[in-house]
Amino acid sequence: MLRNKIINLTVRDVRFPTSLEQHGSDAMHTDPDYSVAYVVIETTNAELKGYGLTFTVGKGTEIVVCAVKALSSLVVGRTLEEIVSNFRGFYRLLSSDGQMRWIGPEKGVIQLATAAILNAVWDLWARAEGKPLWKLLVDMDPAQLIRCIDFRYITDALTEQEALDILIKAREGNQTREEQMLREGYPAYTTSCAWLGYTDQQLTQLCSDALAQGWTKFKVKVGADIQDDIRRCGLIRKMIGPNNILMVDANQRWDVAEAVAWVTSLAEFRPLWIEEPTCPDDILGHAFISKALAPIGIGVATGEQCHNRVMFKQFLQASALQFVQIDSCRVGSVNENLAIVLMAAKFNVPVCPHAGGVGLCELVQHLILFDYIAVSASLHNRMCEYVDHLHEHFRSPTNIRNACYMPPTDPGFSCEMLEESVQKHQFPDGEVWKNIRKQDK
Ligand SMILES: C[C@H](O)[C@@H](O)CC(=O)C(=O)O
Ligand SMILES: [Mg+2]
Repeated sequence: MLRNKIINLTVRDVRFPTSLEQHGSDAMHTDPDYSVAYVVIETTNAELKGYGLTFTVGKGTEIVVCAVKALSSLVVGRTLEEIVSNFRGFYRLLSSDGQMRWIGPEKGVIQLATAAILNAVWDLWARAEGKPLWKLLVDMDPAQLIRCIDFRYITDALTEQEALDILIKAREGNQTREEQMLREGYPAYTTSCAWLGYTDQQLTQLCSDALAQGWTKFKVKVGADIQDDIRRCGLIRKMIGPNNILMVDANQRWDVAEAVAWVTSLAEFRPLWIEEPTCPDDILGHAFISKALAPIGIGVATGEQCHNRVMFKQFLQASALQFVQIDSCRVGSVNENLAIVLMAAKFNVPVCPHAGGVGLCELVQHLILFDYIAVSASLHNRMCEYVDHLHEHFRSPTNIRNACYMPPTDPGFSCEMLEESVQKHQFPDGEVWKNIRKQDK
């Protein structure tokens, strides 16, 4: 199976008009249309394809599509075996192409494009092996896993030997943890009750539905107006009671001092964390906020716009975050996320993945299952985000039971979308977008 040659790569711009109902809205992204650059890799075996995606919020997806096309010649013509037998080399080839790295490197649009392509390659590999991606990773020999990671720029924080030691140590009890996951699933929290554009009435209804479904952990969008935040957090805290968990997310809205003051005034609602309080690149700013909020028991979470392993390294070195939010589509796919979860394990910081977007829940569940079974071996202070939107467009949608992600069983990385959905939502000529334009006239 691995000898199959990649003969074609297609990429499409697929957008869902979520802004119409304010799903996904926050203090900076007030009208997101959840979208993907959707990649399909074809091989010499007509039965074997790889599906991948990266997440965007509408406009600009066409630029990511262009970047994927620009990188595609590095993939087409290779066999899967050639790629995975030197995955570190292939990762570096994509991320460090002598000309294209100038428009990154390893950040921005080119990094999103790299993620989409590599996600498709990992999907292809898992399908070729007949396993869901998390299982492919869990069963992999630690030395082979290490060979998928590019350690350039992070050895001052994590050496190859240290990473290997972490994986070998975590082998103890891994079978029991895998069985536990298959039985109980991985704990999740919901963001779907409290997007910023929702009315109080929506908030109340959605929160009461979520409580009835067994959710115990809730994230509330904040950051635009302090009085609104106090009212909304008060409302949610009252509904969920003193023992359930509340988090708040400002999506980079504030300056550093403003963040400290604003979050202090929300302290009475006892949020576990403040997410993205300021510019995602401001590592020392996050360190300052972390230090200031520690005495009132509020941690800092970030990562959904942290563009590579080097940034995460510095966040960890500077004690600038207390929760690492990996994202399956922001950095260089599984390869780079492996480096990030291993660094988090070394620094003993919990990983709580970001999944607020289309497809992100489907993908990141594989990574967090791997983290628990094969790296961290802990559920303390850990949970994976869940948003209740657009799962119906995926061939193998997430399966949530008792507010936990049940491990996927279909082979692959759960990236494949239904062809009918892709065609309907393709931008700008899919039926959904044509109808929207007609109504706008
Ligand atoms: C624009 C996205 O919906 C963003 O608000 C998601 C996010 O910050 C989260 O889920 O966390
Ligand atoms: Mg967020």
